[in-house]
Amino acid sequence: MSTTHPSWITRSLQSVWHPCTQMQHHETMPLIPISHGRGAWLVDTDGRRYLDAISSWWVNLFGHANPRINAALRDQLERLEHAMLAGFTHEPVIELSEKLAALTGHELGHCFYASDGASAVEIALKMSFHYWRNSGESERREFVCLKNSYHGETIGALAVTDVTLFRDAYGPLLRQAHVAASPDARLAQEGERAEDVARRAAAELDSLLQQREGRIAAVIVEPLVQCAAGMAMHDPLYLKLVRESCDRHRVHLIADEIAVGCGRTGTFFACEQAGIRPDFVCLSKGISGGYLPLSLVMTRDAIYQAFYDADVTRGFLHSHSYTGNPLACRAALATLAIFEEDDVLAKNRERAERLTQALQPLAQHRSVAHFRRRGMIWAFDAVLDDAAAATFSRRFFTAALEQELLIRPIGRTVYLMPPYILDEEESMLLGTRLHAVFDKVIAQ
Ligand SMILES: C[S@@+](CC[C@H](N)C(=O)[O-])C[C@H]1O[C@@H](n2cnc3c(N)ncnc32)[C@H](O)[C@@H]1O
Ligand SMILES: Cc1ncc(COP(=O)(O)O)c(C=O)c1O
Ligand SMILES: C[C@H](N)C(=O)CCCCCC(=O)O
Repeated sequence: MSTTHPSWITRSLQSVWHPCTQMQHHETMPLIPISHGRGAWLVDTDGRRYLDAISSWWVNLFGHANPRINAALRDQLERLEHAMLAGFTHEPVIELSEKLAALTGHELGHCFYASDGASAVEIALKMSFHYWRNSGESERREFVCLKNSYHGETIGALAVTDVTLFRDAYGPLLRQAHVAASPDARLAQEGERAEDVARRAAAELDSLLQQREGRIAAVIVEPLVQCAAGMAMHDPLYLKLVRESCDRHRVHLIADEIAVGCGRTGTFFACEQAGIRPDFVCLSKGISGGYLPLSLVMTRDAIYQAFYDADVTRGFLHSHSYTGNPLACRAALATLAIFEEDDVLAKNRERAERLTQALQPLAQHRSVAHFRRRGMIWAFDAVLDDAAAATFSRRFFTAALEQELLIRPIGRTVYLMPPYILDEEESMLLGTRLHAVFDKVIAQ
């Protein structure tokens, strides 16, 4: 624990309610006072460094204190920190919207902005329902999510989330969604491949859409990787088959790319790997490079036109105070510029190969199961009895800090989602030390 700033820790525990945390755990778990960040490293007030191997909850792409993003924000600070987007506009939000539309081949556009991921999910759900209402099909008011889905912690997003840990306490507040089978490749039975699991799950979804013909507004999926479920990965074939089902049954497809978008799975949008375009895409986290809260929903022009009317009540009147914040948009523009100028997706293929090699000894560990990777996401499951699994993530998190690693397992799943900047030395350090941490914790 920090020796130079014990007061920060005491004051934080007295005045800050930390997220996704049972606060009593901090009676035994460290709370780390972070002084600053540089590149892939965070530094605490005692000068101890931590390699940010999960990009500070899946948001950081090009390192902490990135000079190019810093410069863009410094410039924007001298121009316009914020102006309301109702009745007004500004260059950063226009330029960002145009660039994002271009990344979808202009099939999706009209970006609607918010600040956090859950709000973008709420926007997509509301837009889908309201589209059907404006189109004379107001009986389409049901949603389908996947088993173990995660779409955020607000009441609407939680209603399409299927993680017991986050959902159960609020059950009485939530509208019931249909939960369809997950295409998680780990569900493959003897002799099956990931494609077989995908086909089986897609067939079950198609049956559900048939049973509820005319009642479903949208299906919402996390394409390729269900991250908060523990990095459950599925074959792109699933997305292709779901797109075909949604077309057959005239149901919207919402792709929640909040965690997997922005190159995380190897392509800018995860859906590209299935050769499909959803009806709505939700983006957040990495879109601002990990600097500022920014989320957005992109949709088809035909959907936008269904709200375009003289009647105000047919308009999409949703709003948030900081919609389209210029600082966050500038951070996002600088982030997109880095993708273009540094050929990031191609270089990530080399970075991914390097880290995968560094992880090979660990992948062969007798207590490691389902070692897997998609793009810049690595994960594996610890083979543990239930008693050990109950405290594994907390024990691992603490032991990793001692090895200068910020890693926060989900249940018994250890995963890496590092920034797109690790050099050879950092990759080797991460691979070697992660193995040492795993050996220590599995032996406890
Ligand atoms: C409930 S909070 C508690 C965090 C606090 N640092 C602690 O460990 O007490 C977050 C923990 O819940 C667990 N968790 C999060 N998502 C989960 C999921 N989908 N399934 C199982 N466990 C999950 C993770 O192990 C994570 O460390
Ligand atoms: C797939 C997905 N959707 C939505 C969210 C919610 O985003 P936020 O935490 O910014 O509300 C998350 C957060 O991890 C996520 O992984
Ligand atoms: C920040 C976002 N709302 C979020 O909770 C991430 C999903 C949960 C991850 C599991 C954990 O790290 O504890």
